[in-house]
Amino acid sequence: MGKILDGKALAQHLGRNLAEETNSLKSHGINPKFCVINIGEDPASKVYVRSKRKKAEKIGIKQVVYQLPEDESEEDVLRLIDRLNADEEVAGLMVQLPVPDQIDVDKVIERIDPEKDVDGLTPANIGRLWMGKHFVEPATAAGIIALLDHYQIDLNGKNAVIVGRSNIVGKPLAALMLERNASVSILHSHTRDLGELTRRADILVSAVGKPHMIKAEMVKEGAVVIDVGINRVDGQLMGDVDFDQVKDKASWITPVPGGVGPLTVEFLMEEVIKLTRRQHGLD
Ligand SMILES: Nc1nc2c(c(=O)[nH]1)N[C@@H](CN(C=O)c1ccc(C(=O)N[C@@H](CCC(=O)O)C(=O)O)cc1)CN2
Repeated sequence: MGKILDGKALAQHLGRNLAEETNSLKSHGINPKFCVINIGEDPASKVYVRSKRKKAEKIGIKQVVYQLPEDESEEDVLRLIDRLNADEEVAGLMVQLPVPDQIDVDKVIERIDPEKDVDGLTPANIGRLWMGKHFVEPATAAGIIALLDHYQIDLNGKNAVIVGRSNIVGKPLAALMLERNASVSILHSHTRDLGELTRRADILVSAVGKPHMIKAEMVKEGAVVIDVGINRVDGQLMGDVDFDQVKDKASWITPVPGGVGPLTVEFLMEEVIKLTRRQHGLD
């Protein structure tokens, strides 16, 4: 069986360092604060917002959640973002995704001040990411890179294949992997012969949200397999990767739960601290 990439343990370890950094900021009169805007009643989003609150409390970051109704108008969301952009106490803000259909997600994200864009999803910050000149990184992508670094898995010259082209995972992860000199392919729903391409991967990442889509025959012997999928099926969490099949072929593999997910929360906190430091001219 492949060895486990334990995101939960790494997130706990990194969280302790971050708590020390937060304490040091507080001793200089700086209190990191960030805001989460959650629109609607998506049960998974509520779980994630709660886990961020817990993590923020542990680290000593102040988190304020704006829970808005399912039928909230786009205009009201934009007004709230304007208010938080202008609030000097707020170091970072994010809109929990997905948002209800009446809200244009691109318009709402674009309204966030790039200096407070804790998700790194504004057009300005995505541009900086692709230029290799970023000051903030999308949390899931940053977490995956940290996980590979922690287990000393080198990306240089490797074939990295990412299944999924979302703005929050697939695309930013491709940019960060390119920075580490991997040869990166992004596959998606229109890709022909998906299995043929995934079998070429030294590092295979799946971020599509299709339970157990990645089967053993799609994986090269000895590949590193990163599962970003969190699918709820009959009350159970399932990744995109059929773990029981793939574990014996992979050299390293992430579990679901306990793999990439906890690192997403951890790295959101890291980004809050980074933005706080930047706003106080500490970097
Ligand atoms: N604006 C954003 N929206 C969303 C993001 C994001 O980065 N920015 N990512 C996900 C949700 N997410 C954080 O927001 C998130 C996902 C997963 C986890 C996590 O800890 N997962 C656990 C399982 C927990 C469970 O579902 O019971 C695990 O994998 O072990 C935390 C946060 C989409 N939206």
